[in-house]
Amino acid sequence: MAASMKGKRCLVIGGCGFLGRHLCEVLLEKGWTVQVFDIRTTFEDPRIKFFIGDLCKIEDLKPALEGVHCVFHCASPAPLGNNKALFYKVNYEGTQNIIATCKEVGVKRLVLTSSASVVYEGKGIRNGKEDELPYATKPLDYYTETKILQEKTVLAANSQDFYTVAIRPHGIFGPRDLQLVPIAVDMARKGKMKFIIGDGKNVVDFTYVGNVVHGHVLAAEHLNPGSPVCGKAYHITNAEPIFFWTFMTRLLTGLGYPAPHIHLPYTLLYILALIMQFVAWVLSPITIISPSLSPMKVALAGTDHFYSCERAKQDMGYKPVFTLDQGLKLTMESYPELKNTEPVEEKKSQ
Ligand SMILES: NC(=O)C1=CN([C@@H]2O[C@H](COP(=O)(O)OP(=O)(O)OC[C@H]3O[C@@H](n4cnc5c(N)ncnc54)[C@H](OP(=O)(O)O)[C@@H]3O)[C@@H](O)[C@H]2O)C=CC1
Ligand SMILES: CC(C)CCC[C@@H](C)[C@H]1CC[C@H]2C3=C(CC[C@]12C)[C@@]1(C)CCC(=O)C[C@@H]1CC3
Repeated sequence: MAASMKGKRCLVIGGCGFLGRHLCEVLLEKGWTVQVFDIRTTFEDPRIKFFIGDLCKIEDLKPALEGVHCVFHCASPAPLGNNKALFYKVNYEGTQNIIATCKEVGVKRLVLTSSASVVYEGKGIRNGKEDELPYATKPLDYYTETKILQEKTVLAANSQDFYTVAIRPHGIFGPRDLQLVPIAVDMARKGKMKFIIGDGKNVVDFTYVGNVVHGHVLAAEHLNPGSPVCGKAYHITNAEPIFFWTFMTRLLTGLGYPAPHIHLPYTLLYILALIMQFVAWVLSPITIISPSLSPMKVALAGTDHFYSCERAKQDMGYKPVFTLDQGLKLTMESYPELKNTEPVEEKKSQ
């Protein structure tokens, strides 16, 4: 049964990031009292109390967690990075700190932003359900490896007097994202988005940020003793699977860039990405190289990965509140600076 949260105090850890800030906006609209904990501030809002600190430090977390009804944990280092030690410290040890501090100060509810990628290891997933998919045993990157450790830790901490839930979004896009749209546009500007990896028919989920926020709010409202959501993970997507390359084409052409049109074999690119990853690793003591193709990116761009939201529908009444069309429109309108103003050459698909 969903509880009213009007006037309840929550803490959004990572609230200055892309998802966290959207979450704060909706929580405020719904009447919550919102506090933010983040390593930096990116915006100001007189309705929000900001705590600046590092979640790896219990002494930083403690004052922010005092008197809080529910914690939303959506902080993480940027997923496409390659710093194993940082991922481990922030995503795994930092989350252990959050749990320990919650227990110490008497916070009873924790909503974790996990990721659908915790079950993805490069092999196709079609309409994947939470109870049918095991955690990836060979995750493709350190980010995923530590998101698995993080989710397991949070769900295992669920108990009679501490209620936890994990939301697993997939491919989040929307205004102010610094990843999906800006990276795709940067690649397009460098001429690297002419290529389609594989046959272009791989079906995936992309999720508008407003739907991810909606999933988090529902989870918090249902996180009460005896509720089926306690101790469980939930896929949250737009529930509108789409060809990866159709989505990219809509995004890029909508912003004035040419559509990807030259097909390259998946296996060739995957091997190339493995070689580049190896070279970057060998040279890492001397210099830091970030290849634009990683095995994870190639796999995400060339395989199926879409998930069922049935469990979230059953247990918390989840239904997307924005369609893919609405999300794409809102997203493209929000990035005037990413629009291409150069004339675009017409290309035939190959
Ligand atoms: N974007 C996506 O497609 C998906 C994201 N997710 C998950 O959603 C969550 C939010 O992602 P998103 O909003 O895109 O990420 P952002 O990077 O925009 O936001 C994360 C915020 O956490 C902050 N942060 C990082 N380390 C610490 C720390 N040690 N202490 C306090 N704050 C810290 C970041 O600061 P700084 O920027 O300075 O590092 C940033 O402000 C993450 O948990 C991510 O794993 C899940 C599925 C898909
Ligand atoms: C190889 C190129 C064609 C890829 C360009 C687009 C990518 C920048 C994005 C497409 C799918 C995205 C995605 C993520 C990051 C950005 C993309 C790779 C995540 C890895 C972010 C963190 C997660 O938890 C899972 C996401 C899956 C989709």
